[in-house]
Amino acid sequence: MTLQTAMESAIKSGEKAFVPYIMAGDGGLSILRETILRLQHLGVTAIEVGIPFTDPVADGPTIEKAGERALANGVNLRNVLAALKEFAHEVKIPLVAMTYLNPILAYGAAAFAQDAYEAGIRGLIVPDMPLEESSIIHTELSEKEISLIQLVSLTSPTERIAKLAAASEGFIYAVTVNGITGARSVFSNDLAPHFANLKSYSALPVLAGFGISTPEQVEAFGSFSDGVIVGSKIVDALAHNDWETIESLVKASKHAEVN
Ligand SMILES: O=P(O)(O)OC[C@@H](O)[C@@H](O)c1c[nH]c2ccccc12
Repeated sequence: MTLQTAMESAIKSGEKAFVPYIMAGDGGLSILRETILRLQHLGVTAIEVGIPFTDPVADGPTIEKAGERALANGVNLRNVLAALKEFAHEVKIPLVAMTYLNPILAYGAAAFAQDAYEAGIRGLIVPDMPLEESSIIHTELSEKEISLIQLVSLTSPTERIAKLAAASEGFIYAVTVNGITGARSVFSNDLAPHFANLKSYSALPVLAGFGISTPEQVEAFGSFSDGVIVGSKIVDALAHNDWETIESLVKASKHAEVN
């Protein structure tokens, strides 16, 4: 099943998509299986798996620190993919890898696509790779049906939005704030028209991400998007073994008003 199909069937069943982001190797790679299976059991649509990186330019303090802890545990792209592969047969939902470009190029695009596929990766986010450069890895990804997801920012001019929306695969990642990842309490109040505009450029699901950290925000964003991605709040809750918080966020996506 492709990422787009999985997202669409989750949304069609009358719910909004909910995609938690986790930092692979925060707490050690040995807990990765349990974390992923437990999130799957809660009913999440997909899981964004972050690969720790030494220079995470898009990341705010919560994710940056989780990355540092994972790096201190000796975690890298290769051992994350190897760890995922061991229990891939138990994972029924798509995984989306979030990694910067350098580790992929060092791995080799074809070898990466092969190993990522075997690890259950069906989508990829590469925040430091502009659309214009995606040909360096796109063919290899397509051969394995790994969707390359594009991020659309609030400040993208109309022409750029149209281009990114047309090129995106799996879903469109609509970044809801200007700046880096991390929980926020205030959002711009003209996000609804921005999302409506995005939907007009593509038939793909549009997911909102960046800054979302409460059940109320999950519901609010669900009212004008196809679902949400929650990173920093999940990373923080996992670090404190606070599954109650995680459950309340997932539940909110099931209440979100369906448009
Ligand atoms: O942490 P937040 O504010 O909830 O935002 C999601 C985000 O963490 C996750 O999708 C992500 C983590 N690192 C990234 C880098 C680029 C784009 C997206 C991401």
